[in-house]
Amino acid sequence: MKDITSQYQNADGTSAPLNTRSGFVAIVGKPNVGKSTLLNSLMGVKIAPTSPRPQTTRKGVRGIASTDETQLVFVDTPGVHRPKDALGKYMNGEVQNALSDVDAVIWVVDLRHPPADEDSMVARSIRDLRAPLTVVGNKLDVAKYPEEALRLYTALLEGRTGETASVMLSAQNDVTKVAALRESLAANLPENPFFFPRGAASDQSREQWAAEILREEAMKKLRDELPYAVATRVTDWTERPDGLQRIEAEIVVDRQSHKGMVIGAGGKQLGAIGAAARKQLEVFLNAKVFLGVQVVVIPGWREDTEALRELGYE
Ligand SMILES: Nc1nc2c(ncn2[C@@H]2O[C@H](COP(=O)(O)OP(=O)(O)OP(=O)(O)O)[C@@H](O)[C@H]2O)c(=O)[nH]1
Repeated sequence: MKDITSQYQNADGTSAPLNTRSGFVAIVGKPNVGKSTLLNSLMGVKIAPTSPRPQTTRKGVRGIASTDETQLVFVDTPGVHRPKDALGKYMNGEVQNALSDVDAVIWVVDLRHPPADEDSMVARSIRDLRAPLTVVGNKLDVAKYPEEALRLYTALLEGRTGETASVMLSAQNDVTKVAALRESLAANLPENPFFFPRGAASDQSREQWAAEILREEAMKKLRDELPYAVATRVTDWTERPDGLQRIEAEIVVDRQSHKGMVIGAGGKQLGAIGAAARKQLEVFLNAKVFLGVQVVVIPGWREDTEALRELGYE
């Protein structure tokens, strides 16, 4: 995930002030310990349904928390949010793969109970990761012996060499402690340009999100040629059984003459825009992507309320 930083400026097209920190954070833990609740609290708003709606990004990003200088990108870990097959996934190492790429890991445990087998499995899957790990002892508000419980959980990490911290809190109620956790995570992120525009949320559909990535790439490449911003939309998204994501998208211009500029001589410009967008999508979706991009002319789309609505500008 990290290698794209060398190729990109900030996602909003501005160049990166060198003091920004940005990175990917995974929240793991057995079912029902409060992962979604913690994510919602970390975000400060309710954004993560316990089971994501089908149109939201299934793999990839669950939430983004940005300040002026930092951007925490909370990512999904296959298996971790699906109670039923979670155990199998931990066992076969898929989780491990997904986690090998992140900049920080949060392990949520339930302080009301001592560790169970599932907790030991989670512990095994994260013990050897190099990324800094924070053990969050959750449900402090209703735990009888929180310190003892936390000690038993951290003991499962014995032998771990990576940086490890722990905190006890109530993801539901401890606004201050959750804020402190967010700040400490952000402060420890690597120095990176932002991966997403500052205002990006995570409750947009995956289609809107992908269209936005395409639009940013188009704007970067067309900045000197086109006198105005283009619009983009995803018209079709199919996931093939082999995992390939087939995405059809459009770049919308309002004059025939602009269409040529976007396409470029021999289709070169459009090819470069598509390739750059595809690369980003592949990194974030962690899957092979086919991205087909058409340029369409909608005369006067910027004045046309109907067209604007259709393009997602309301
Ligand atoms: N008392 C108390 N309950 C909490 C706290 N945090 C979460 N819960 C409750 O614990 C239950 C599980 O919370 P979730 O956030 O859905 O847990 P999860 O780990 O995301 O669950 P899965 O999606 O099944 O993996 C819910 O009923 C929450 O309301 C807390 O700090 N205190």
